[in-house]
Amino acid sequence: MNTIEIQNLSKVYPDGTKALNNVSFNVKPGEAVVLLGHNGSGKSTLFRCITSFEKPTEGQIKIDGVNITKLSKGKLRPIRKKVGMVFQHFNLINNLSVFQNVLSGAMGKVRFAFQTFAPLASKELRREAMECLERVGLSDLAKRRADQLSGGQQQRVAIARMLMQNPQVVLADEPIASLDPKAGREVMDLLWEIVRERGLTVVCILHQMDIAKEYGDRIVALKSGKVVIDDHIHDLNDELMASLYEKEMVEEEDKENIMAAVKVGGM
Ligand SMILES: Nc1ncnc2c1ncn2[C@@H]1O[C@H](COP(=O)(O)OP(=O)(O)OP(=O)(O)O)[C@@H](O)[C@H]1O
Repeated sequence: MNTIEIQNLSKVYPDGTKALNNVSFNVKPGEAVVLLGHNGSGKSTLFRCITSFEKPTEGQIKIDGVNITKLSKGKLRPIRKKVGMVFQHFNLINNLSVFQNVLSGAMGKVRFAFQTFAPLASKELRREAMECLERVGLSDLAKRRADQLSGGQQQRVAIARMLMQNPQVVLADEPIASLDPKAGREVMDLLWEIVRERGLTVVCILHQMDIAKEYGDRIVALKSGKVVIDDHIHDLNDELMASLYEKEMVEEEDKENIMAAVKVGGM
């Protein structure tokens, strides 16, 4: 299964900001959907709703047919186990080893958290963690502290940690936004190789349109909290795509003009 169904989702924050407005789209098993939109369009709010860090005001999110919006923490746990996450800032534990970070991905598989602590973890889990590290090409660095790796390497460790979870669904929030273009591409290639070989369902927030077109099966784009594009990669309308970031470009120009005026004014 591994479907994600978003139905009529709206989110109004307590201060009245309407971040999502009747958002609906489905992600089929094994499909990779890239979520695009300019700053403030609602991508992170949607991501936080899908990952249950935020409760929507209205609507449903179904993962594998289960509506997660109304579930208690206990009932959410088995669903969360199926969902692997990759974040912009890697979210590793910096002062622990690469190996320990990967092992911590097995948290959902054990009864007590201490069973993922390297000296106490089972032989089987330790072997799995090494295999995950091998898959991302970092087994040589298993003993290194996480904060002594490059950004690209840290993101690969985060991917290995996610693999340790055996997820069926991957949610990635700007996974390459903190990386230089070369490292970013390497991480996208690796992540996509892995999700394709395992047939995982993906929702990935990206900012770069060219990368989105290259990797996604479908693009869903938000503008002011509404879905304005939901098209297969081969059916994209270039004009509509270009209009997505118009506001951002105008805002950037406005900022530059203001800065220039401030300089001329000698402030
Ligand atoms: N906790 C919050 N309380 C009130 N308003 C919020 C909150 N979080 C986000 N918003 C607002 O909701 C809207 C959508 O924000 P969101 O962060 O989801 O957009 P985004 O597309 O992820 O932007 P970015 O690309 O800059 O991360 C924005 O107007 C934002 O200011």
